[in-house]
Amino acid sequence: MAETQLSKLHIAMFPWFAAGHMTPFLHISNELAARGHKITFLMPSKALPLLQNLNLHPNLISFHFLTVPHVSGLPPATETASDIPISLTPLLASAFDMTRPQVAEILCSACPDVVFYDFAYWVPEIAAPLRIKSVSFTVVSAASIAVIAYPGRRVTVDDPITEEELRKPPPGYPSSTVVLRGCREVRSLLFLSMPFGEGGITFHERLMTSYRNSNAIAIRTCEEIEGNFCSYLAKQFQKKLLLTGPLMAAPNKTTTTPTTSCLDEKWEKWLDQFEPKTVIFCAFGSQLTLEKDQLQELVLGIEQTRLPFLVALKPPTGSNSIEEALPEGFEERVRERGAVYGGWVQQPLILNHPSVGCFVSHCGFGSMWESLMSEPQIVLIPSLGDQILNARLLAQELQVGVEVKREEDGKFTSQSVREAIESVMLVEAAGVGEMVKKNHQKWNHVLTNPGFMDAYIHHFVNDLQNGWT
Ligand SMILES: O=c1ccn([C@@H]2O[C@H](COP(=O)(O)OP(=O)(O)O[C@H]3O[C@H](CO)[C@@H](O)[C@H](O)[C@H]3O)[C@@H](O)[C@H]2O)c(=O)[nH]1
Repeated sequence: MAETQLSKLHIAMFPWFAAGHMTPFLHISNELAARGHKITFLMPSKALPLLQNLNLHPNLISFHFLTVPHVSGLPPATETASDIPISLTPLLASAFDMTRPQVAEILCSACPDVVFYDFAYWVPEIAAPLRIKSVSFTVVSAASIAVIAYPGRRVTVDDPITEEELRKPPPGYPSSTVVLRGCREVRSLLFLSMPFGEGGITFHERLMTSYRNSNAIAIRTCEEIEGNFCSYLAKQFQKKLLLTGPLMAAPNKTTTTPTTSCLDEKWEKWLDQFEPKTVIFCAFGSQLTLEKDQLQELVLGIEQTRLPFLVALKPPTGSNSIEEALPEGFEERVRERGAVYGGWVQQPLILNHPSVGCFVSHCGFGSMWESLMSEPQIVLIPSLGDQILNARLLAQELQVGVEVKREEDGKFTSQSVREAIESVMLVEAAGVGEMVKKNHQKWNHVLTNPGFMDAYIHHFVNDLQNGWT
């Protein structure tokens, strides 16, 4: 599709220091650079190994390293969310805020046309006097912002958001299925009232200020799947919404952007030994650490399906390695057909390996798109607030996957894991499995249709070039 012939843009990117944020910021950078726009990408140097292979246009995308100040309570040399347990992220947010003078200096000297940011709610204060437009780029679903979209409500430590408020979505919220249920799920959003960063600003206030003070809100989503939530947000914030589309390309299928690399030989060979669409792949993103008993229930449930599997998860709380936390005798029992790995694997490439037939996912937003845009059947075990809403979007609204049942106490059991996987993988359990497969294929076809992503990026760039009010 021909781009409007306007001058090329220079865009600065400043994502929160977490893989789930930096990665989609780099994906949009790649799409923009593929169309000739120049990118200045601000990040901590420790993120380089994660990002450098994903940079498909090093001639146009330049990385600028920020020094992450030490904050008392953080382990030495902490730079990204992957370096710490989730409980320490408010301290990392303080370190993130303390990079403000460095960010100001780079914006002042690089003088981009636009700056994209997410958690750095203070960016518009730096950018506006420099006549740089600010775009608040949301890398979580529109639904998960819509459910807390109270632009006028100042949530402070002294006036926290209550369970009562969270139990019902805001007036006019456009869905009755993409909602939180029960106390445990509602409580998963109480972190919104926690101080998150310098000056004791709460997480909710940080987000609302980000949206309020931006020139536009960009979201990594598409009308076809989240149109109702996007219209709702545009109305709530009285802002222009720019949609990037899903961004994550299934290898070799969707966009003009070339793909990154090949699957590691070790996993390629390991997966090659199994029949097509039989292997269960399980990964829970970059942040989530399970409790040891939940890790054990998970792997036992997977074992009970008798299918081959590859589980790639962080070691659980209190364990130095994932191996030491496995149930007794587990490794011997599954040696021939199961691999459990405590490190990082190339998830998008694994999902596209012909042997993989089922993806057991925490439904982080990145994984949500990757699951929709690949073929394996989808089984969901969400934990955090936005993951729960993403899972409802897939399991209830689109009906493309199944969610693992949890007990009253919020825990899942090996039995519930096994049942959910079998409901989509066993031929004899045809009902649900066939239904979600058909729906998934329909959406997969829409999202991976050649031109779908290109059309989104085309409109997105046009909006950036001439859509400002
Ligand atoms: O071994 C692994 C594990 C993950 N990934 C990739 O890492 C990304 C993970 O992103 P996501 O699925 O969004 O999960 P999180 O890292 O958990 O993401 C955080 O950020 C998301 C927003 O992007 C939120 O939706 C989540 O709740 C939050 O935990 C995905 O692209 C995965 O393909 C790998 O390549 N290899």
